[in-house]
Amino acid sequence: MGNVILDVAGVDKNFGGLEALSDINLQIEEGTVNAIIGPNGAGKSTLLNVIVGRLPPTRGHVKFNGHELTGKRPYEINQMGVARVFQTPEIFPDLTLLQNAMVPALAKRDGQFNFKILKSLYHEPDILEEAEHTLKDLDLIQHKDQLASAMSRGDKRRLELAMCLVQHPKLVLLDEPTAGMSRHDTNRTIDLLKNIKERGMTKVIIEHDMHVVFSLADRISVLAQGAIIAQGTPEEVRNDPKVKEAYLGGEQP
Ligand SMILES: Nc1ncnc2c1ncn2[C@@H]1O[C@H](COP(=O)(O)OP(=O)(O)OP(=O)(O)O)[C@@H](O)[C@H]1O
Repeated sequence: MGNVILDVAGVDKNFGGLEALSDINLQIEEGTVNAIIGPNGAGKSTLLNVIVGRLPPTRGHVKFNGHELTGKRPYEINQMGVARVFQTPEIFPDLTLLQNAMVPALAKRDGQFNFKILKSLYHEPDILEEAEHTLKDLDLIQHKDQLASAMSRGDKRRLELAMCLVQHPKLVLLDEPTAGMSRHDTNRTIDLLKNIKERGMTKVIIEHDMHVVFSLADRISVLAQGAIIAQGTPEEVRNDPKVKEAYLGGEQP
């Protein structure tokens, strides 16, 4: 295995009496695309929330490039180079696409974001250039002066991806990046994500759409009832009897 960029070791997460995550061990190699799949309620979102510091684990720890993430605040983790794209786009509806793309770049540079800075956005040539470049990459540049609220759902999701990539994270966590998209938009997003792979960014993707998972992932981890029941290449996971059983009656991977 190459350099382990993310190391999740012995993580448990309890909600009252419910054990949402149980002894999760996951090692993510730098530069790879990793999918986390599993039936509804398996603990996928909880795992992502633990990694990005939104939820403290009950036990265990998470390390990023050898540095402890456990106990750090979400913005500190973000500054270290970990970015997350949410299932529901977290964008600023009353700002233009260009302004939306500048906000995270400024936040990353300055450590925290102050809304007053929006007034001086256009006096930030480096940030402006960076934001335009990212919008171009994601095929959104033609809409740069439109309000985010006016965008289609697919465009909003791509904008959120832009807001993540403008920070040049080392590790991106994507929560169902194609949920609610048409097949056309899904395929376009797969292509965009493949492009990012070429740039060497490490990705962890939670995804229900097996077409997306098998198109993108180098490795797949299968969660069921809070535990990892299988890990491996797409081929290994596809043929694993435990995985077939976990999905019985549901979607076959
Ligand atoms: N904040 C919370 N408080 C209490 N229980 C929670 C909380 N968040 C999640 N859970 C429970 O933890 C379990 C795992 O939920 P989680 O959302 O992580 O699953 P998931 O695999 O992401 O599901 P889905 O595919 O439906 O999004 C579920 O039983 C859920 O009800």
